[in-house]
Amino acid sequence: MKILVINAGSSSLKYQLFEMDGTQVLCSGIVERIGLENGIITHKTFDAEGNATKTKKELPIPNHNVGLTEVVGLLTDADNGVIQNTDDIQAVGHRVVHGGEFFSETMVITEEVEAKIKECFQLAPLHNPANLQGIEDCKAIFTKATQVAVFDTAFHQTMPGKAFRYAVPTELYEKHGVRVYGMHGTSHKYVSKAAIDHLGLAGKDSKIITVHLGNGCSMSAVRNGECIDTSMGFSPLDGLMMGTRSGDIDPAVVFYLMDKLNMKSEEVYDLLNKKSGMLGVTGDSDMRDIEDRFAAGDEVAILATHMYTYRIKKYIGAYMAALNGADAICFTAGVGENDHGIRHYSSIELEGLGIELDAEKNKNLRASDIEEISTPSSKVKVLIVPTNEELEIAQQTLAVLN
Ligand SMILES: Nc1ncnc2c1ncn2[C@@H]1O[C@H](COP(=O)(O)OP(=O)(O)O)[C@@H](O)[C@H]1O
Ligand SMILES: CC(=O)OP(=O)(O)O
Ligand SMILES: [Mg+2]
Repeated sequence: MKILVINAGSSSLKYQLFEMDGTQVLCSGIVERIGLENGIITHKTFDAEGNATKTKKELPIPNHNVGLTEVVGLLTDADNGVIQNTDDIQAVGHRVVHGGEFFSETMVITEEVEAKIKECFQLAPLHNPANLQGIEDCKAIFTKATQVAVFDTAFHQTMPGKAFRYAVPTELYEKHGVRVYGMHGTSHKYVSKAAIDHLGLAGKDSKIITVHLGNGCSMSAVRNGECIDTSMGFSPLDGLMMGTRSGDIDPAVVFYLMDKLNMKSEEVYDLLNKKSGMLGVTGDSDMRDIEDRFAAGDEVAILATHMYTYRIKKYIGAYMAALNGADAICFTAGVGENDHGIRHYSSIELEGLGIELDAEKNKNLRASDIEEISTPSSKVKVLIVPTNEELEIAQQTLAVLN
């Protein structure tokens, strides 16, 4: 069975096509810079041995619909395509960031499901509208396929009330859904499961801390495979410092900006979502640029790196308290898998908590699979666990179809 996975972000669209009789990847790719002048599509096809052939295309991609049409062109291309026509796809699995309290599991998409995704627009304005657009487009293109939604928030629905409630009047929760939801759940689930298997803890009491560091960043405390706490909150703005998002901030700052600087609520929202985080402090949002500046001794980049990693350390401490210890801390996603400097400053000087990083291993290991980067005597293992949200979505899509 061929399952296409679509991960529509605010300015990008990632995709993978799986032959799910096993879990063979037929092709994968990313459409970037949607809405800007110079869009980029990077497309990879794989042969049966997993060898990749890469093609790159630069063109304006004004919206997700144009992006998806380009992807369909690549999938069905007469010379290099991986399917003959769009009817070959039996299911499309969509990443949907916010499912509110409506969804704790993967759903076949119906009109009712779409209406609920729409109700969550305000909770994730950068993500949910793009996710729904992707669903609409795929319904029109892949007319024979079952459309399935996999929610970022679903994995976090196991959190207890003491973790997901805010200390605001109860009515705001009961009538307006004001609570912690958490995001990146598909990644936290995949990574914690992979770590549990790697450590031989399946079926045993296990305590895992997952650290997802991409453009958006979040951490989760996972007890026996279930999420008990997470750092993103009502929306993807909360918690860790990110590429362009502030993460945790005193809400009084919002009112100060509105009252003293006459900013409108949407301007403050934009400032905290798109102009803050690493970008706000350094002028750069891509960790590779900040890493280069750090290496050159740039004081601003050094400060920002310590701000970013100090907050990760504080969450490690908090989640070790929530879990009463930890078997492993798992770094994942673009930054977590690739940036040894960020991993270093996030996990050194934590010997008091039983965490001993092996600095050489951390620096030298390239993770294409799970790698241990703690010392043999470290009570808490430190791992690099490459995430695979698309595979997790494909597996969950297959499971609901069966
Ligand atoms: N080799 C690398 N070293 C440091 N950072 C990297 C490297 N490769 C990617 N990144 C970082 O990963 C981020 C993107 O991660 P990713 O998980 O793809 O994010 P998202 O899914 O949120 O778009 C980029 O912003 C970049 O800073
Ligand atoms: C929820 C979220 O922040 O997603 P991303 O990291 O893809 O922006
Ligand atoms: Mg991501």
